[in-house]
Amino acid sequence: MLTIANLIKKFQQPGGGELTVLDVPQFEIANAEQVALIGESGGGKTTLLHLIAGMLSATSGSIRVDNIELTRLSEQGRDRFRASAIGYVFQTFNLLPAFSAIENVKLGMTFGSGRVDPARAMDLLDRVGLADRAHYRPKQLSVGQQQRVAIARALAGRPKLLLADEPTANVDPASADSVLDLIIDSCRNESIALLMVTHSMEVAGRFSRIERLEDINRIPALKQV
Ligand SMILES: Nc1ncnc2c1ncn2[C@@H]1O[C@H](COP(=O)(O)OP(=O)(O)OP(=O)(O)O)[C@@H](O)[C@H]1O
Repeated sequence: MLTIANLIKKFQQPGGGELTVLDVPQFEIANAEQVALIGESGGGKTTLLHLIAGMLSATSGSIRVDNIELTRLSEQGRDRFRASAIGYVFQTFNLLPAFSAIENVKLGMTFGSGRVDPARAMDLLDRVGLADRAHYRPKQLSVGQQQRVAIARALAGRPKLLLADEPTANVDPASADSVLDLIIDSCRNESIALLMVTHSMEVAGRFSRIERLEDINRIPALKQV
């Protein structure tokens, strides 16, 4: 499902020069596999997720998702690929404030196939326990509820791979468990591969495969040059 080889990511530094953040010789995720990614702050976990989602371009190397070589695509091509194959759950949810819960979920569909399926949108909201909040705007929902809408939106386009960047970091502990269950169970039921960044060993403990970025990245967080 995901195959990374000899991936290098450098950033231009604000003060000039370049910073090499990632040098990943090899990293793979199988179809429907669930992986927790842990590692030191500033190590490059979010950068790796952004590269896999095609939100950033690699400096060199190969990233294949679902047999598509992302590094050969233009920015527009990567946007189209992301819409069709990737779901992304952010730490800060990224819901559109002017749209209701159901409209936010439908947006997840327009990004993908372009076809809106209102019945599936409502079914997804029902699955995340928010059918009765379909017409509420994000600010009228609790933080845990907002994250559940964001999960429904990420699943709306029927992705092959769900990327989740600390999805429970801003959610209270009681909601965190239900948010986590929802992501893990939804991916299992729909055979979606899952890569979740977390700082919590409790969250990572829910996964049968845990990867430390330090073990796959040759550039240590504190020595990025
Ligand atoms: N657009 C950018 N331009 C320059 N440097 C960047 C950019 N984005 C990230 N970096 C640098 O890349 C490194 C990795 O950042 P990243 O956000 O991927 O780390 P992380 O492992 O997700 O950290 P955390 O666990 O604290 O969220 C940091 O040193 C950061 O300053």
